[in-house]
Amino acid sequence: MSIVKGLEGVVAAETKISSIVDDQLTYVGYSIDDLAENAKFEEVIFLLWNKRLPNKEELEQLEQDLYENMALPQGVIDHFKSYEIHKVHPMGALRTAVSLLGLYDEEADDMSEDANKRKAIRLQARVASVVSALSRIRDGKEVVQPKAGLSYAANFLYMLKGEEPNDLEVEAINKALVLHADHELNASTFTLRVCVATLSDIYSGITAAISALKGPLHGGANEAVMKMLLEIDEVENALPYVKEKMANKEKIMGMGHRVYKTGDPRAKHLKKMSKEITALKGTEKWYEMSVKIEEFIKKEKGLPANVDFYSASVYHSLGIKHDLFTPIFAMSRFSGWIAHILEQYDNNRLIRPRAEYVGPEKQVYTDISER
Ligand SMILES: CC(=O)SCCNC(=O)CCNC(=O)[C@H](O)C(C)(C)COP(=O)(O)OP(=O)(O)OC[C@H]1O[C@@H](n2cnc3c(N)ncnc32)[C@H](O)[C@@H]1OP(=O)(O)O
Ligand SMILES: O=C([O-])CC(=O)C(=O)O
Repeated sequence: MSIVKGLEGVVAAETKISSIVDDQLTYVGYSIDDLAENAKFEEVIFLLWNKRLPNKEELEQLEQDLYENMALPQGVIDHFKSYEIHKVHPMGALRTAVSLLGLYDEEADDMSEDANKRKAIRLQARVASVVSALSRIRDGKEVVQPKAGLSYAANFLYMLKGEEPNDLEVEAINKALVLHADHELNASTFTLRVCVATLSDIYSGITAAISALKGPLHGGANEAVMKMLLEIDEVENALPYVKEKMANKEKIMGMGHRVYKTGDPRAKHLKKMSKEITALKGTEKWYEMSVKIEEFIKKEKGLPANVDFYSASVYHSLGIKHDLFTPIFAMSRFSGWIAHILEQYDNNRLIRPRAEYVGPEKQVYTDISER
């Protein structure tokens, strides 16, 4: 048996959802650049789930369905109030909340296509409410109900902050949601496919995926980037800081990627947004620091900035708490995860690779009194 460590380069599934070729990302054949500039996140959800863009009526119907399904079961709100939520990481709270939502869903184990489509809407709608509710509850604030007529991005910010966001704030979150929606067979999507290929349910799959996204080598990197920027604090400290990290063989968060070698096509959109929003909010130093780090690491190690790098300064400048950065990534990625679950069910085979045993052999059992 030959082992490919980290499964690098191994092709383990066929997909019609997204593709990375020559460092270009497409969703169902549409360039991420086109979508980031023009699309509403709701259009991307429809695209990933139906493999075509919606017409006006279909989009309005999806928006209405999402809005109508945003309210959380009271049991989930009560659950958030039942433990010291301010002491746990929101990704842990989100992971448990999704599992709990499954217990409130009478169709959780109904594997029919129609039931799965209804659950898809419920999950996508409710993740925005879960992230905003857990944030408000830990801050001792009332949970805010969604508002009719607001887009998904605007409603998330409205439920999070309790006031309607301005156009630039909505544009920033909408763009981030579009850019994070899907990414071929990344670690969390692979985890989810392994899970649902046993014919386990959609809630189990998403719970598994959240668990994988949480780690700092994957979705958790956006929060780690902000932690690094805060440690650096001033633009002139950026290069001495990263030089020291590299001398200690430590990784620079938000840099590098398993698949992209020349650049992550999503990063430039977030970089542009970071420049714009930090200028507007008077937080330019986070953008300037990020540019210095990006240029240095590219020159020294040839590593590109990934999607998590500039999202940090964007979210920070929107006044979002740093431990909500990865839950926001998850909120967007729900759309891609759900598409992958439905695709896996459509053409399923159990995923079960092999491992090469390298431990001791021919051991002889001895009685416990002799050990
Ligand atoms: C949404 C996402 O999940 S995007 C990725 C988010 N993760 C991060 O930003 C964390 C930082 N980046 C990394 O840890 C890596 O680049 C990963 C996990 C993204 C990809 O990892 P892999 O493809 O397994 O690359 P691996 O970790 O083996 O690194 C290969 C080489 O590049 C170096 N390298 C990779 N990333 C970095 C980095 N961020 N900083 C410094 N060096 C790095 C490694 O030290 C290694 O160098 P060596 O060959 O001299 O030992
Ligand atoms: O594809 C990957 O390995 C990680 C990534 O960028 C993502 O999930 O968006």
